[in-house]
Amino acid sequence: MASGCRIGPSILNSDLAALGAECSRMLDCGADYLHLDVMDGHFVPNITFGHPVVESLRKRLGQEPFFEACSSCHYTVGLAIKPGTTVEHLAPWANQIDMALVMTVEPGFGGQKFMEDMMPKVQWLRTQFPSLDIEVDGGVGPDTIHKCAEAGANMIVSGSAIMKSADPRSVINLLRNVCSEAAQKRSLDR
Ligand SMILES: O=C(CO)[C@H](O)[C@H](O)COP(=O)(O)O
Ligand SMILES: [Fe+2]
Repeated sequence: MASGCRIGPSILNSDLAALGAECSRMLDCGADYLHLDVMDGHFVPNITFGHPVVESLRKRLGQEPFFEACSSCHYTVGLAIKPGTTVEHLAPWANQIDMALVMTVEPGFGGQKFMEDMMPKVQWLRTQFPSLDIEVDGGVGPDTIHKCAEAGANMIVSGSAIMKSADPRSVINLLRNVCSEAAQKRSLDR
């Protein structure tokens, strides 16, 4: 099985004027890693922040928090597919990467509707590559986590659902619990 269920809050919809504090708040609430959406206005229709901001966050938060996907290696490689890209495009690389990210919205903005029709991609990857870290990103929260978990995702990016909650810690715990239960069930079924 992939390396455990982990929750990475996306800080895209946080108070970007207080990004350092928002990241610390998420880590204090139990985030396993931080999902930083670097957008340059070319690949996606939005501009967020670039390497200098990520570097500043690293300085502020220290070496401990993961900004990437893997807990066991210094360099990690993830491949992401947008909704319009078929999973067959990613498949040839799946044995060489640390993580596959299946986007569950068109990348660009937080707060969009979860695309359930991306779940067959996750299911297929989980069946073919049982130990691959599979991440989902976009519209994931308490209402949609069951679909992601059942399909086989083990890395959960969640933005608005966590950021806008009055109790982010509970949301993070709920997402992790649902994901872990589904993973446990899968391993028993095998
Ligand atoms: O990559 C993204 C958008 O392109 C964000 O990570 C994603 O949308 C998370 O926010 P939300 O959970 O609100 O959808
Ligand atoms: Fe993202």
